[in-house]
Amino acid sequence: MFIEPSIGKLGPRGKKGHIEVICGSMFSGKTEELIRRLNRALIARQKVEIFKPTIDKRYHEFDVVSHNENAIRSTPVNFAEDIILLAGDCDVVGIDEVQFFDNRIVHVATVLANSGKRVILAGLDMDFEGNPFEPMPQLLAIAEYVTKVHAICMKCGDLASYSLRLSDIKEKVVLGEKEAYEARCRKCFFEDKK
Ligand SMILES: Nc1ncnc2c1ncn2[C@@H]1O[C@H](COP(=O)(O)OP(=O)(O)O)[C@@H](O)[C@H]1O
Ligand SMILES: Cc1cn([C@H]2C[C@H](O)[C@@H](COP(=O)(O)O)O2)c(=O)[nH]c1=O
Ligand SMILES: [Zn+2]
Repeated sequence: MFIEPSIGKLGPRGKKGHIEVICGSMFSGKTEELIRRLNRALIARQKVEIFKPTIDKRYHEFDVVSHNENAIRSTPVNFAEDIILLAGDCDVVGIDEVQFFDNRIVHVATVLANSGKRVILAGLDMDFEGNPFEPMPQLLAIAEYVTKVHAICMKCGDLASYSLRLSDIKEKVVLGEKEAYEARCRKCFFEDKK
């Protein structure tokens, strides 16, 4: 389990920000882990702001919701830059489904962390073809703390790092849940990938 390096303690030279990334396949618990960290920050009476890209309205327009229906209030944004303004003077910024932002999210995360905020980003590290999902590679590179979580392979029960798309659609962005994707281990993913 991820242990917070500190919960908002002021160092000798003031507040020091940092970036945490939670990555993995679909159903691996990224959103649950994000919600867990944000709830703990709220318990510590920190000011928390949560964002998600407008595109992701699968469960709820304003909540970040996990597959097992844990939820936390969030602000949907169209562009990564919106987050800088909307974050205001908060201590902690959480962002879910970060793979749906363009590469400007890398700059945004850097600006927020450099201004003293704890920035927690959650998203897919690979797309349905098993290729890195931009901008996640850049975010992984600039993060101080990286957590890769795993789902359970729906074919063999092993740990899963891949998201198998069940249809033949080739566009990169296709929203969906269990009807459209299955978590798979490496072997079972490459056996059945279309
Ligand atoms: N194949 C699977 N492996 C693990 N958990 C699964 C699977 N399918 C459904 N789940 C459920 O999904 C939850 C994780 O959901 P969530 O945090 O939204 O994942 P992610 O954000 O990574 O897609 C698990 O706690 C479990 O209840
Ligand atoms: C692999 C893959 C996924 N998507 C979509 C499908 C879902 O709507 C989200 C991922 O949600 P989760 O919280 O991680 O379960 O992304 C996509 O558009 N393209 C892909 O290649
Ligand atoms: Zn498998």
